[in-house]
Amino acid sequence: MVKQVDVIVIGMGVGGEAVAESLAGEGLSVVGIEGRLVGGECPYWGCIPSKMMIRAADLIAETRRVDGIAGTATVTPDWSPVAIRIRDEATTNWDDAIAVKRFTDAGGEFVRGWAKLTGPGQVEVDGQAFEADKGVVIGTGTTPVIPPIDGLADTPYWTNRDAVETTTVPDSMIVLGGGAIGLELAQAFSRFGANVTVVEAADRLLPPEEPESSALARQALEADGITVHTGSRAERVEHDGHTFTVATADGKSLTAEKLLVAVGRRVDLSTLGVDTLGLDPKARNLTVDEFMRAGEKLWAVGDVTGHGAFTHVATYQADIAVADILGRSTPGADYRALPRVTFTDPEIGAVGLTESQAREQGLEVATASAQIPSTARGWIHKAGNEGFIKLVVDTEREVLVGATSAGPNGGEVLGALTVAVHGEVPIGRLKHMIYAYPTFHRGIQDALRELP
Ligand SMILES: Cc1cc2nc3c(=O)[nH]c(=O)nc-3n(C[C@H](O)[C@H](O)[C@H](O)COP(=O)(O)OP(=O)(O)OC[C@H]3O[C@@H](n4cnc5c(N)ncnc54)[C@H](O)[C@@H]3O)c2cc1C
Ligand SMILES: NC(=O)c1ccc[n+]([C@@H]2O[C@H](COP(=O)([O-])OP(=O)(O)OC[C@H]3O[C@@H](n4cnc5c(N)ncnc54)[C@H](O)[C@@H]3O)[C@@H](O)[C@H]2O)c1
Repeated sequence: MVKQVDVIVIGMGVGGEAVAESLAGEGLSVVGIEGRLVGGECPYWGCIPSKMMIRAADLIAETRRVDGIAGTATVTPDWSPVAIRIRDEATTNWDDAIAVKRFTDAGGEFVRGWAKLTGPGQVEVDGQAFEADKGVVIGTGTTPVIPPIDGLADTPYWTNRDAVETTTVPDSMIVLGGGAIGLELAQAFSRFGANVTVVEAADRLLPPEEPESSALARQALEADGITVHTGSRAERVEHDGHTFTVATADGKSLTAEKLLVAVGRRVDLSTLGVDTLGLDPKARNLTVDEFMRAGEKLWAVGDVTGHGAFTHVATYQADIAVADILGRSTPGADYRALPRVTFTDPEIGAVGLTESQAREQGLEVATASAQIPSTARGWIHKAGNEGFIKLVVDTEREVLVGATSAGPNGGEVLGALTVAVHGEVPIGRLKHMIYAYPTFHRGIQDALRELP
């Protein structure tokens, strides 16, 4: 028998959970279907546990900066409080009972299983059939890319999930991929004593970001004792029962106890039944319009849409999809001021376009920057003050179209720059406002002074 409801949500990760809970709270009959854990990657294997690891690792690094500023300090790193915190506080031992209850308390119906579209508004999960009057929302996220490297598939390599679940720190670790996941986890494990090597195929770390960000990330990792190989592609992987050996195309042979694969994420539409709606199951993502509509009676939110694999994108899109489904007017999605922060120490935050992206778009571009150690607050801060602020200006419109804020609290300083890009605040207004002294964000004013 087919159960008739208002809305079906497939994938109750960050985006799907937000949509399902809001619509149920509005009194719609909503079925939420999740194959793993309600909440998705972010709370169980992503943002939250990784940031707990980073918070602990940063405390260790700060302690090491005491000498010469505040006396002397020694620190004995211990992973067990981190592992316990991830188990007890972040994930309740990877149990989603609280999240399921939150949804059902809001009036939703929860089904555990792997769902498939069978037609417009139609979904099947483990032999149960549902039909949605209003529509289906897809929030199925991504999975780690496992590249077709000779030998890799047969080895016990780690993904972010193993790294988050580990109760011990390996003696040594090779990290494949110098993106956000690779760098954040490389630095955290290194600060807890692992001997870490990062292997990045591109010629610099964090390739989509400013080259200055790549250089800073490399300098910070190397200062932590991490070995960084860029322009280096793994060609063959072996595991002898104890040790990984990675042979790279440029002739290196690297060995370590663990191998973390962090070379990106992929959307898999092949088993979702999107072909029943005339969509391509081999597509790289589900294409959505500005209101998150992906097809007939179909909306999509989060990583699956390909607009940036970030929790803040998933929740932003969820709000728009909810309004659209409810027939309420809402501004459509606008990604001009998309912020992202790599939570290394120093934090590397960026919003909008990089300089090269702005030039590729044909804009008349001017840039300006300030070095954090030369700002008043950076100079006071001393040890651990590395970083910079870079502004990317569209000189025709005299507004910021992008910016990078790297340094201590770089992600927080990014807030002001995000408002400036999003609000298209004229450069003249930014120049003639008051910046609290001596804050890190006052570095924005130092950079603005470089502009004519
Ligand atoms: C290590 C790591 C650190 C990260 N750190 C940050 C960070 O600091 N800040 C940030 O903004 N982002 C971060 N991210 C990214 C963030 O986790 C994702 O962008 C976010 O989880 C995307 O949400 P989503 O709802 O699109 O997908 P997901 O959270 O991936 O949820 C999708 C859900 O759908 C379920 N599902 C899939 N197919 C089906 C099906 N057919 N039927 C039923 N259920 C299905 C899955 O089981 C999953 O639970 C991090 C990611 C990782 C891996
Ligand atoms: N702080 C955050 O907001 C945060 C943290 C972690 C993850 N995320 C999200 O998750 C996404 C995925 O993270 P990620 O780090 O896995 O992907 P990524 O795409 O950001 O980085 C992957 C890196 O691996 C490199 N690479 C690809 N193939 C390779 C190979 N065979 N050998 C060596 N290097 C190779 C790429 O050049 C790239 O630099 C991010 O893009 C981001 O959207 C966000």
